Amino acid sequence: MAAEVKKFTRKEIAETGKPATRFIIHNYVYDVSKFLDEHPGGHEVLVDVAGKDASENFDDIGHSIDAKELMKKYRIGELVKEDKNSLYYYLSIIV
Ligand code: HEM
Repeated sequence: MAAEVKKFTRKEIAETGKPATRFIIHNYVYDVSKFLDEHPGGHEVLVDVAGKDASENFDDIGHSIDAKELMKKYRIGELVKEDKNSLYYYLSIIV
């Protein structure tokens, strides 16, 4: 059986985003607390989006494939189905 993936609601992330620096990107939840000082874009931008859905912020930068690989290290779970953005949901099942 596949390992259980932890599920979060948007409300939970909004309430507990700080000080742990958790946010949502493309329906996945990340905790970048241990990445703040290493982020090439600086820690400030990450702290600013704590508790939020940072998908658009992340896409606007045009992050590299390497950055997308690196993200996996900080992924702690995903949103419950009801809270998923359907655009990213469909993309995740077709690509
Ligand atoms: C787990 C999430 C993230 C990871 C692993 C990550 C990783 C990286 C990496 C490796 C770079 C260097 C450039 C590249 O390879 O594309 C970068 C640059 C940058 N990132 Fe992130 N990033 C994350 C989230 C974010 C978020 C949420 C924002 C905005 C709110 C952001 C804003 C930036 C900015 C402004 C730069 C600098 C771009 C430049 O200097 O041209 N990043 N990030």
